[in-house]
Amino acid sequence: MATSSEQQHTTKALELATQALFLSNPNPRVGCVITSPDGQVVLGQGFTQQAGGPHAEVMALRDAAARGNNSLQGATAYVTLEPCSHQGRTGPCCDALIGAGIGKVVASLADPNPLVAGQGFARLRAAGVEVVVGPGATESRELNIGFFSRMVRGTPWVRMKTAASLDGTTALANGQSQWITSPAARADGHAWRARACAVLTGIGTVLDDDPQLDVRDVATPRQPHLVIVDSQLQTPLQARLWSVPGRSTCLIYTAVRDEAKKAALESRGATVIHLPNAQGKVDLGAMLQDLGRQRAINELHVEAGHKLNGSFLREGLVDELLLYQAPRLLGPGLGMAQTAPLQSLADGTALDYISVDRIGPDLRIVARVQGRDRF
Ligand SMILES: NC(=O)C1=CN([C@@H]2O[C@H](COP(=O)(O)OP(=O)(O)OC[C@H]3O[C@@H](n4cnc5c(N)ncnc54)[C@H](OP(=O)(O)O)[C@@H]3O)[C@@H](O)[C@H]2O)C=CC1
Ligand SMILES: Nc1c(N[C@@H]2O[C@H](COP(=O)(O)O)[C@@H](O)[C@H]2O)[nH]c(=O)[nH]c1=O
Repeated sequence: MATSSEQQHTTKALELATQALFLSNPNPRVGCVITSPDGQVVLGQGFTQQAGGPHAEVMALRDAAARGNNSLQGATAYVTLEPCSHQGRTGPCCDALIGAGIGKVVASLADPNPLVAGQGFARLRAAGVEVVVGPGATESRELNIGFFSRMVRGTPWVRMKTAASLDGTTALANGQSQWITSPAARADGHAWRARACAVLTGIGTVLDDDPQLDVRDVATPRQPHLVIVDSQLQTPLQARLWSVPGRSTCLIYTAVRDEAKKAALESRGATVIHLPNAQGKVDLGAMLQDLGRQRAINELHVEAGHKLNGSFLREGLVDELLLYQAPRLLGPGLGMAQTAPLQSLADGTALDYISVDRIGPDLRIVARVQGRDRF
């Protein structure tokens, strides 16, 4: 049972971790608070920086030094994930904490990476540091659901976003869809793009909308990667998606081997990956494995049309829905997802509502496919 002081410092560490939401990908969002041994004084605090930059613990140690708190002997570090014990792009945080004289570490969770899980705690304990694990575990895992998904399942957390009228239409039969939802809801959608490692769409949407699929309506330190599902390599060489400042990576998954088209797209900076399925389309399951294992994608933000959405749902690849609903009826048109008619109500996809919010005049619903977060 955490004391109220432990809870207070853990809450603060979680708040700090949230500040890494758009920043630390593909590293986890972690916060750290260092207090005096009696918990009365906060000596330093920090959160994970961009990949390759300092982790939360190092930021908190630096903050303590900047505040003139040079002796941390016996101090307590509250950290929302197990401190690392391995040499990655930065040095091991455990060694930094031990070297600074930290006497106790209160960590929310063990690192989900099976290659390193528990090693940080073992190293701290071996150096005589008291380790408590647990406070803030649920919140920290939720904040890092994509990182946990990639580490445990090997695939990203798949969040499918759609913007529809109240009667579920995402585009008119003639393809018109801009705009169904309000500027406020679209800006909110950009914030969800910003927290994802990658935004994914289908070639149908690329050809119909000439979209940018970047983050423009909220401030962000980095652009998510773009992923296009394009069996026949029809992505145009002239399109708005190529001129997004700061976007480093465009991955195009295809079902054809066409070296000329591939070279042309690669000359625009794309990486073309050949992953066909038996129907001559892109193998979406294999693509998710590739995105998780080879490209370090934690959260995948799917913003596609009804055909690709239908395939994702039919194949059971969706974890969460992010649905914006405008207070408007549009009648028949393209729905959220093209799926085959069911024979029984029991065959429907069961969801849990996570949140329902009003964004400007629209509704935002976050719903989770039942059982998908149990990994
Ligand atoms: N309101 C909203 O939230 C949104 C609306 N839209 C609207 O949707 C419309 C476009 O919809 P749609 O044509 O369905 O576009 P999609 O973005 O769903 O792309 C569909 C295409 O993806 C390709 N594809 C490759 N592999 C697969 C696979 N395994 N399963 C399914 N498709 C695959 C197919 O083309 P190929 O075989 O050539 O590769 C298919 O035609 C536009 O009008 C757009 O404005 C789009 C996004 C969001
Ligand atoms: N029509 C529609 C959306 N459509 C989505 O936004 C994409 C355009 O993105 P961008 O080019 O970056 O502005 C488009 O291709 C489709 O995926 N989104 C919404 O929030 N509300 C809307 O009403």
